[in-house]
Amino acid sequence: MAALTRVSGSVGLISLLNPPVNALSAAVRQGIVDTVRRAVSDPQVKSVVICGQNGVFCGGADIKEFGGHMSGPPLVPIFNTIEAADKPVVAAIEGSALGGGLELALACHYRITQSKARLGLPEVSLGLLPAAGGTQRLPRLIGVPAALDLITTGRHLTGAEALKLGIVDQVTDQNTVEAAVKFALSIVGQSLESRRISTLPCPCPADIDAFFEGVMQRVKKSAHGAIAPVACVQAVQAAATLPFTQGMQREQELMATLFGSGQARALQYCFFSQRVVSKWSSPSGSRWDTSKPKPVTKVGVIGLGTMGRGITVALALAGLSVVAVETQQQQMMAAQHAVSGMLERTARRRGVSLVGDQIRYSVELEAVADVELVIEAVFEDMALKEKLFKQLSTLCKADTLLCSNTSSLDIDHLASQTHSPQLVVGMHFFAPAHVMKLLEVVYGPRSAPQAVATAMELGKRMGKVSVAVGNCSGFVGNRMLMPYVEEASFLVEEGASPEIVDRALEEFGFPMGVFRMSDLSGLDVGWKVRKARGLVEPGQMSRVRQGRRYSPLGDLLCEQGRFGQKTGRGWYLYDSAGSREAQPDPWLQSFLEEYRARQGLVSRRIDSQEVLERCLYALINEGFNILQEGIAAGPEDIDMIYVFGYGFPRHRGGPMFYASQVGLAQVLQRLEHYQQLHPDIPHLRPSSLLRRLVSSGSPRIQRWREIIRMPHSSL
Ligand SMILES: CC(C)(COP(=O)(O)OP(=O)(O)OC[C@H]1O[C@@H](n2cnc3c(N)ncnc32)[C@H](O)[C@@H]1OP(=O)(O)O)[C@@H](O)C(=O)NCCC(=O)NCCSC(=O)/C=C/CCCCCCCCCCCCC(=O)O
Repeated sequence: MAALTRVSGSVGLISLLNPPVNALSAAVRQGIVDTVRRAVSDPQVKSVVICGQNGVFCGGADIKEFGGHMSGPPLVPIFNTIEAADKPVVAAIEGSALGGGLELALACHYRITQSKARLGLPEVSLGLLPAAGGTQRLPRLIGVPAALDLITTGRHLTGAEALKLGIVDQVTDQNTVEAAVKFALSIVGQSLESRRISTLPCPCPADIDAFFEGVMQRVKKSAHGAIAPVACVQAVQAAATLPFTQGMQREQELMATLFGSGQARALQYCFFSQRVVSKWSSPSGSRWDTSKPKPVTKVGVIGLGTMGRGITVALALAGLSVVAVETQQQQMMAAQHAVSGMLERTARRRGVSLVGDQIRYSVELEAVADVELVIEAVFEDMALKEKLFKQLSTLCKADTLLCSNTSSLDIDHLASQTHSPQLVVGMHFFAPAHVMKLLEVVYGPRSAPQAVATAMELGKRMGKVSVAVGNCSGFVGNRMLMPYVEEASFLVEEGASPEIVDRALEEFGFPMGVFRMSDLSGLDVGWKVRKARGLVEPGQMSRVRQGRRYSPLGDLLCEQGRFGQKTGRGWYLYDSAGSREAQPDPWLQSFLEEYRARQGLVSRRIDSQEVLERCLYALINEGFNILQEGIAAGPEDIDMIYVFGYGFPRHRGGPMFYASQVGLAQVLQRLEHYQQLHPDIPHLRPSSLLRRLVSSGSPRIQRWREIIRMPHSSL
């Protein structure tokens, strides 16, 4: 799994051979041990270059090995041997040097990289830390603050950025291995003393204790309960305060606490799930590997409200030509101004040149006549969308894909308004559309495989995590959100305050609880949806609607003009309209007391366990219904939707993974308990798939797809 050849007379070239990313599997590690030993002992070899096969240096430790029994030689002694070699060793970095891959490069005496290569220590995003010396060598090489930034965020650098930081010695746009071999020839005989990073002092900020205290506070705040970032800070602190050998010991101890943790399992599940969802399939049998996307260069966006503007920006940033249509002249001018601002800010942040010139604005719908794909982003009004799809079907080219950004309306119904229903799919973006990573691609029963493949591919080009889902009210994300939000309101009726509910969810790891989120997005959004569903009865307090329990609290607040942050009051009070600082509102407290009294509800103490169980298990239960109906192909699809679109803490793996960790039998038992107490809440009735999984012995989440597909009796 590693090969040694001699090139240019005296350079030992070691190639890692483990496609696709040359991960450091047991066989590769053994290969490195063997080839390094041979190269070092061969008198004809004067210097060594390490590279990876097929244009990729090394994607790091083999993550697949982490789940099982680890065997083979460990990395730390291998890297120490490389660093201690008395012949110069040069890393030739192409493609990626990530995690253990970069740690391997740091053990080498010199590093030469392709300018576009990606370098980084992303272990934190897998719930780990760079435990093959990364936390000890990187701070010694580039200083504590820069190393902390890379290790606690896991962000990738380009080769050019790595040069600026001093991680690499040379960047090349030519053949990297050839450049490294040439370099290796030129340094034979030079002293290696200053090239062994472990022997260097660690450049530290002046008041080191105060510095680390500040860093720890910041990291804990943004970690939302994740433990790996905290351990990363502790490991770097060891580099700053201890000799190398003791620092390495501390690194190993900290790694041991992370390695078997539930958070590491959840984050590694997320890594693989992100890749699983790109390999989509639908119940009709169409699949990612048999459906070829149609090439798309020019896209029309219709409706330039908040969503349309974000979508336009995201398309332009992905290098596509955009025809942006808004029929209201004034709204068009405002949108043009806003889009330019968003592009300017993004270009500045990314350090790239502006990309606005490929956007053409128009007030005429006919402007999209020659595009290959249209994304409709007008108001959530079925009549308006029906009319638009009819028009588009006539004026666009016969093979133009017509996509809707609707967040809940029936894609199949929209398709039925067109001449070619097979060319219609949903592309449900999340606000702000140029920032949020999630895209739900919604296929209807008539959507052609090519239409789904094209929307998935376009999402990928836009840097999104695209998840293909079936058509139902709310699709996957918003459908599951309904029971979650409803449970929160029921808990407030029963005695909780918005603060109690939000605190429990935020301690669980959500960046925002349900009520703060509702205040941010606007209470009127849900009000409109409930009105459209015929649930709102103005001025009425009845708590049973359409035959099931209903909480009119949100409607009553909207009737008072309390729409959340934008009006300065909602579930919380704000200093002024638009302010973000949520304060408990004494008015709301009295309002709730009066409401409960009028409803004959006796307020009771509600603890965070009940909040979590009722909100999360209701959401998870709907997830099982969605899986059972085939709306999502597997639990990974649901989990990625929730992690990338709804702020579900990544270190918990997503709702379905979380359920698997809690134990399916436990989730079932608690749902049964709550359903007995609240028989008028249908979403607490356990899903039959959940029951089926429990009676199949609660298999590992990776096996759920098999059980879902198994024929079963509905009895
Ligand atoms: C950027 C990439 C490298 C490439 O991206 P792209 O080209 O888009 O390709 P992908 O689709 O992402 O990937 C292609 C396929 O390759 C698979 N893949 C990728 N990387 C890995 C990997 N590292 N391991 C395994 N497989 C990998 C991927 O799944 C795809 O497969 P498929 O086609 O879908 O089947 C990109 O892939 C990427 O970013 N990769 C991950 C990079 C990364 O995160 N690297 C860090 C890995 S962790 C690490 O390196 C840690 C090092 C520290 C030392 C570890 C020591 C461990 C043992 C210590 C034990 C101590 C505990 C003691 C406990 C006790 O005492 O009990």
